[in-house]
Parts: sequence; C-alpha cells; structure tokens
Amino acid sequence: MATRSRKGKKCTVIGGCGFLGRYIVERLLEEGYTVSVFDIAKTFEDDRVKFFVGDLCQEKDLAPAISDVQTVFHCASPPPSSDDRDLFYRVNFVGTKNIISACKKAGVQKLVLTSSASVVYEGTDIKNGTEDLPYAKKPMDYYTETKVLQEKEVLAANSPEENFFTVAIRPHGIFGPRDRQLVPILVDTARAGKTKFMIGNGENLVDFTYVVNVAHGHLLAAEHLHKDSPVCGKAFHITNDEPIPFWTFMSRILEGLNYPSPKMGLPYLLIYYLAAFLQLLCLLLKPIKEIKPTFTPMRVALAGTYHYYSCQRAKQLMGYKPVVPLDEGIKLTVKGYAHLQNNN
Ligand SMILES: NC(=O)C1=CN([C@@H]2O[C@H](COP(=O)(O)OP(=O)(O)OC[C@H]3O[C@@H](n4cnc5c(N)ncnc54)[C@H](OP(=O)(O)O)[C@@H]3O)[C@@H](O)[C@H]2O)C=CC1
Ligand SMILES: CC(C)=CCC[C@@H](C)[C@H]1CC[C@H]2C3=C(CC[C@]12C)[C@@]1(C)CCC(=O)C[C@@H]1CC3
Repeated sequence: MATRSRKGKKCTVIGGCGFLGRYIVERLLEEGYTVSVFDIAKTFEDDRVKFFVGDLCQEKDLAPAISDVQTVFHCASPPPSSDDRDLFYRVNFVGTKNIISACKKAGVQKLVLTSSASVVYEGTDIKNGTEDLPYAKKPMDYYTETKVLQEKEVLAANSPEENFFTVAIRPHGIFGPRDRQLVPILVDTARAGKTKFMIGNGENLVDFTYVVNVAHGHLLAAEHLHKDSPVCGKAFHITNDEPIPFWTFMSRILEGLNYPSPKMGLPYLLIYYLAAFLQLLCLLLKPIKEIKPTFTPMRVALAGTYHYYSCQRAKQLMGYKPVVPLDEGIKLTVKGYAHLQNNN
C-alpha cells in the first residue's frame, strides 16, 4: 500500500510542453499531483514541474522521466501539418511502442494516450459517431494512419495480469489559447484572403472541443483506470457535446478577431477535387520547389462534411461532462489571440 500511495499521485506527461499537454500539466497540478514533463523541447518554466528533455523515439531517454510514477500521459505527436511520413511513423508508432516498453519496465500502472476521433474518419459524414465505428481503412493522411496504429498498440497493451492499464482518449477539433494549429492557420488563411468563401453549404455540424475539457477528460480517465474497471483497454470520445456548423465556428473566431467571415459557399466536391489535384501537383513539383497548400484534401473534407461524435461512453463510464461550454470557450479563445487581431 505504501508503494502505491507513494506513487499514487506521481505522473509524467509526455508531450507536456505542447498545447494540450501543458493544459493537462496545469490540471494535474491543480489536483495535487506531482508532475514531471518529458518533451523534445522545454517551452515553459514552472518550479513545481520536473522537466526531462529527450526524444521518445529513444527508449533510453524515457526511463529517467517515468521512474517511480504511477501514471503516464502520452500526448506527444508531430504537428499534423507536417508532411514527413517517416517522422510520423517513428514518433507516433515506434515511439509509442517505446513508451509502452519503458512503462512496463518501470512498473508504471496507467498509460493514458491522446488519440484522435479522426481515427475513424475517412472524409465522409459521421453524425454522432460512437467508439464502435471501425478504424478508417483509408485514412485521409499519414498523420491519421499513424494515430490508428498508435491507438491499436496502446489498447492492445492493456494487461491486468501485469497490473498495466491503458486507455485512449479521442478528442476532436481541440481549440483554446496557446493552440498552435487551428487559430494561427485560420488567421494566416484569412490574411491571405482565402476565407472569402465557405467550402460547402455551411450546414455541416462538427465537434470543436475546448482544451480544458480535453484535459479534464484525460484526468477522469486516469482516475477511473484500475483493475476490473470497464474503462481499461477502451477508447473514449471527449468533445464539448455541442456540435456546431463548421463555418459558424470559424466565423465566430474570425469576427472575434475582426476578420471578415465567408458569406457564400462553393461546391464541396469541386473544391475537394481541386485540392486533390493541387496536392498531386505539389508532390510532382517537390524536387523543384516545396509548396504547402493551405487547402489539403483532409482540411477540405473537415470543412465540408459532418463529423461529430457521441461522448455517451465517457459520460456513463467516467462521469464526463464538459466543464467549459462552447460559447465560453470561443470567447476565451478570441481573448487569448488578441495579438492576432486584424488591425486593418
Ligand atoms: N490539436 C487537435 O485538434 C487534436 C490533437 N490531437 C492529439 O493531441 C495530442 C496533442 O496535440 P497538440 O497539443 O495539438 O500538439 P502539439 O504539437 O502542441 O504538442 C505535441 C508535443 O509533443 C512534442 N513532441 C513531438 N515529437 C516528440 C518526440 N519525438 N519526443 C518528445 N516530444 C515530442 C512536441 O514538441 P515540438 O513542438 O517541439 O515538436 C510538442 O511539445 C497529439 O497526440 C494529437 O495527435 C487529437 C485530436 C485533435
Ligand atoms: C479550411 C481551413 C483552412 C480552416 C482553418 C482551420 C483548420 C486549420 C482546422 C479546422 C479543423 C482542424 C482540425 C485539425 C487541425 C486544424 C484544423 C484542420 C486536426 C486535423 C488536428 C489533429 C487531429 O487529430 C484532428 C483535427 C481535426 C480538426
């Protein structure tokens, strides 16, 4: 008992210097946990946190960071906008296997993976999708392909007989202050004059999840992860439970930052196939010039299709409910990005 209670509130957040990871760290500290962070770069200071800088692709780097802790949160990933297939494979698949191996060697009891609701998404409508949907047979990009591999590996590693329990959290469309993908890319797109039109008719409902709710879901999962718990070895959607039309959400952010929002829609399939053609062209031109298109087929599909998910399983098995409503999250996000405001 002494060992378990001593380790009980000690945890390590792998990827803890990232957007979501830092919110998980902040929530853990609020809840009285002793927190270590393992990341490839240290991006913030906090005297309460022990930092370990390393590469999760090197299992030897991990050992010191997870020694004598009960719970590991793994939310590290290369940015989805990367086009480095090898990096995705090394970090998201091989790196995750390293984490599983290192956790078992160190006697870590709980592994909470940040997966993604996109592991079941193939570019067609998903309305109130449950966790029973099959994994995407044809993931739309290599990031998603490696997230599928990663989740399968972690859930298969759940081993009560080894006192090792795993769970996968599937957030969708995480947003909030300090985000490095959604708002910054949206603002860049607006500044380039590329948000004059919507993609599609603007009616497609999508889940956007305020980052504090995602962090809350991760802590709930860790607290419900123990022998004989129904949570073990399962995936859970964590959303704001308030699906919103994609372009209504984007317009709220754009108008909040004083950018014009799109009023007219362009045919979804026309834009989708244009994006696919452009992606092929960029691939052919890559040896001559590297061009990164804003509107990739994945982004066009996310902008033009329904993709929202049921979090009923998390509600029932973990007592999850969002702590920050969507409208409040949008207001906090706009406030957090005042530095990206349109001053023209
Ligand atoms: N953002 C979203 O909308 C969604 C995100 N997710 C998942 O949530 C998780 C967190 O995403 P998010 O916070 O947005 O991502 P971030 O890029 O902000 O954070 C990821 C962190 O992992 C670090 N990292 C990357 N490679 C390595 C490595 N080899 N060794 C150690 N650390 C590494 C990154 O460092 P560096 O920045 O230096 O690369 C960064 O600090 C990811 O697993 C992502 O797949 C799931 C659904 C939606
Ligand atoms: C069409 C356009 C240029 C919109 C600007 C916003 C987009 C950059 C975001 C809208 C939906 C976001 C999203 C992700 C990244 C950023 C967006 C495309 C993810 C792909 C991030 C990683 C995941 O696991 C799934 C996310 C789905 C939603």
